[in-house]
Amino acid sequence: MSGIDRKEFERVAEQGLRPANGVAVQVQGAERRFGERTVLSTLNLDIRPGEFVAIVGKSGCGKSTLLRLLAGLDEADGGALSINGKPVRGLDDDTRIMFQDARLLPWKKVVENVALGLPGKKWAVWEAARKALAQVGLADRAGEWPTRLSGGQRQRVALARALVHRPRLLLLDEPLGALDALTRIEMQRLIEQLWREHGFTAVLVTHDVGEAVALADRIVLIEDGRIALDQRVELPRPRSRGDAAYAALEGRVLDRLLTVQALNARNQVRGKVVAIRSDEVLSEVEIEVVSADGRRDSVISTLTTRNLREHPLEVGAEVVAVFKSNEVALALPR
Ligand SMILES: Nc1ncnc2c1ncn2[C@@H]1O[C@H](COP(=O)(O)OP(=O)(O)OP(=O)(O)O)[C@@H](O)[C@H]1O
Repeated sequence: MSGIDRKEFERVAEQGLRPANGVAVQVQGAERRFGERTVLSTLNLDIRPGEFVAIVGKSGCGKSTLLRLLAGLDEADGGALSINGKPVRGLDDDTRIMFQDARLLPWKKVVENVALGLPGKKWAVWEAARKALAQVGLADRAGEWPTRLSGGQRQRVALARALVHRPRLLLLDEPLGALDALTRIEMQRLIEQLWREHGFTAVLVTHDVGEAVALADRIVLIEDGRIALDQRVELPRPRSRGDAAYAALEGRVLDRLLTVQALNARNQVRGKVVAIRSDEVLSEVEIEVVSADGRRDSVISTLTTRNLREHPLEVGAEVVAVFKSNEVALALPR
């Protein structure tokens, strides 16, 4: 069995242990504009049933916009979005979304918040709501007012409120963003455990690359309205943050995110690598640039040798040199 086949085999075997509740998500050439501003442009994304995908990217790149399109809360200006082959048109019963703020109704008890909108006989609805609360570890808080709960507990209630509808697609818009570090890790474990038990497809928007590595099968980076990186996370679960492979992957995605941010600076030129000098720690890349008036010049970008190994360059390669106040950053042209 080849390396790739073995990994695919393991992935399927791992999925085989989970209920097959998740839906397939397909985004083809999605576009979203707000006035003059194009936020998403010809964005393509395929998500397999039951997959856990994390979406990262700099602030304002369109992560929440994509989630809102998937949730049917907003409409694309172009392209197509479908769930299990059916075009997304408005809210879908199989899809639930969770936000940074739990959005509980303060005048309703915890259990009533969870039961809200659930069809069926009253006793069955309450039974289902209590069961969902038990799954998030809050069975004993069912009769409380939401204001009596901590931020983490309120997010657990929000999670129970989503789960009670047995979603096949769970959209998570930075749901742990306002929590302290320990509660955050606890919640990440809970989300992972529930994802494994329920088998839904999960799409998580997060600013925390560590969180993306902890939870996702794939990390997708959005830049300039498109997907700039689609990184598979092959680490076994549950994942340990102390692990070297975990840290290396987190570093790689962060490096890419920072490069993308550098690329968004205005003062950038294209050039050709003419020399590379490296030692153990640092590398100098000399780039020849041709200015608008035809003048040839060379600039030197200093980067870590580790970074260079991860994004290998050769003499003769075309690169984009980004000038900042006191340094030149490098990126590959698109
Ligand atoms: N309803 C709207 N009307 C006008 N502009 C909007 C609207 N919704 C989003 N935008 C703009 O679209 C861009 C992307 O917003 P979005 O919330 O998707 O970004 P994001 O990547 O989720 O950002 P953050 O990480 O800061 O939450 C922003 O510039 C935002 O101002």
